[in-house]
Amino acid sequence: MDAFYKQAGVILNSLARRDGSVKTMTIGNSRVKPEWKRKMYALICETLKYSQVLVEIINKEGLLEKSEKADIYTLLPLVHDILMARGGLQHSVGGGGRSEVVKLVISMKSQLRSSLGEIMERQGVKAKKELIPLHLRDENQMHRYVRINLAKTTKEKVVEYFQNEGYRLFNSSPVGEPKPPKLFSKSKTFVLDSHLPDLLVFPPLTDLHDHPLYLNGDIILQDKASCFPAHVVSPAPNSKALDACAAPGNKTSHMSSLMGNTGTVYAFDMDMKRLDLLKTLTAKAGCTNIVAKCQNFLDVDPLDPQYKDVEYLLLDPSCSGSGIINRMDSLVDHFALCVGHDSAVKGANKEQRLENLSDFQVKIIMHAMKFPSAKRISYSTCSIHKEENEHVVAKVLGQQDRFLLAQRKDVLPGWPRRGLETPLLTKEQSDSVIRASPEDGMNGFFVSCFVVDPSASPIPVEAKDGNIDETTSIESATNVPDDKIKQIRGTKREIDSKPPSSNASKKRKRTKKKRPKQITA
Ligand SMILES: C[S@@+](CC[C@H](N)C(=O)[O-])C[C@H]1O[C@@H](n2cnc3c(N)ncnc32)[C@H](O)[C@@H]1O
Repeated sequence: MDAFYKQAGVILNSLARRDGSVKTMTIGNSRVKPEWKRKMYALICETLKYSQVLVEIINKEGLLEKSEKADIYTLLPLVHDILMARGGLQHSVGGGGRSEVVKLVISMKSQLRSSLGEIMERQGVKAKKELIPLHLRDENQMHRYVRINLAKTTKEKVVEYFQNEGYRLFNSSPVGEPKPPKLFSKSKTFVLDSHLPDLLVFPPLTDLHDHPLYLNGDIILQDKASCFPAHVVSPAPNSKALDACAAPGNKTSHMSSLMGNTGTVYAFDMDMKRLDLLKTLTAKAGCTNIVAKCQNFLDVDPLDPQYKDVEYLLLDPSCSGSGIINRMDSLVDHFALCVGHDSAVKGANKEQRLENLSDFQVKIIMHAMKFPSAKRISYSTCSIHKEENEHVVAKVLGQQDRFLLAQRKDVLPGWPRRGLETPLLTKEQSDSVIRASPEDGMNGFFVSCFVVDPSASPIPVEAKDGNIDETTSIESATNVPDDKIKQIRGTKREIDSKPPSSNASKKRKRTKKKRPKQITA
């Protein structure tokens, strides 16, 4: 028994130092005996959840002072089990006898219990699980979203399959509501998503990883927010689309699904391993219209004839990932704070990192805009920072004139959470981009959509052969050096540090033509 708890203490210590994840340190840890793994995983998770109150009890009872050999990490799992576990200490788990520490904790059982009772009384709670902070409770986990893979099946077939299995279909929430209805927290229930037609929503603890429809690729388990970009870019059947930073390919296969597996989706990623995963996952999803290439998107020549008809581009480049809610990470963060081991990234580092990411994100968008037939480009991140979202959009609007922001009515108009206000964008522009937040029951996310201005006058440029190409805009000619572009255009382009009064109004001055502020695709 002692060896089991000792090992739990070592794992907690490593977690506080952020040496790995809960799963890798328990289930995936070769030093944990196979027969202990599940128990170890459960003990660690539960200890993390209750860490605040356990630390308080250990301190109050002076356990650290009373035991010379034990540190906080060794004591925590023991105190957890003696107070919180239904069966108390796990005597049946083999491995060594009773050490001094175990004996001490057992001998102090009644004091520890009365300490717990006092805390519960002080906090006014009746059940122990109410001591777990709200955001770490099981029932507050995010909903499970199931995307129907239209490349292989239909919504009707999938709904019928679940109903035949005994799942009950509830009414969806009204369109203006970001969260599914409350009533549906019961197991074996689901609703049709009220914003995305190819999405089903299941209660938080539903696990469909072994479900036959998941195993055969008819459904994809994908967070709702991550399903927004493909809907926003909305590639037409039989068209040519491109996913610039595609792996592991959830959004690529989503575009393929919306195209009914017709046309072509070019999928780029510069990471070979991740691209291999994309190939495996999109093959499982039955997508036969995807051409996957291991290439830096910034090195792809937009004027290569094979991409001349690419109209839809989905850009989901690397970002800080600050919107991703990982419950296990939250548990560890909470635990590290409780044991006084906070290793948060310092402000200056963070700012520099965001600046680097934002520069890269702008480059990716500007490069996508060079594709001669591009007419609709979505840009998304799973970040909550303005620097990677609204500010990137503002910089791009300030650096070129060929693309405008699509209007709200063309960017999931029924989705209520829109962009954050910033002096760099007009109100209308902020309203035409979308955000998702953990408050909506999903990861933090941002999506914007650029559409080509149909009235942008074609600007003559030197094509590869040295002839003047009247049909290609200046931005599409990647072989034209930047200084040449400036010379031909006669304008100097800078990142706007001031709010663009309106992208379109700048353009009106140039073309002396009246046009709407934003363009409908
Ligand atoms: C946020 S992930 C994309 C997730 C993907 N869209 C999905 O939904 O499954 C960003 C990806 O961009 C790739 N990447 C980063 N820079 C790139 C570049 N310059 N060209 C191509 N891929 C790039 C990374 O390797 C990573 O796989």
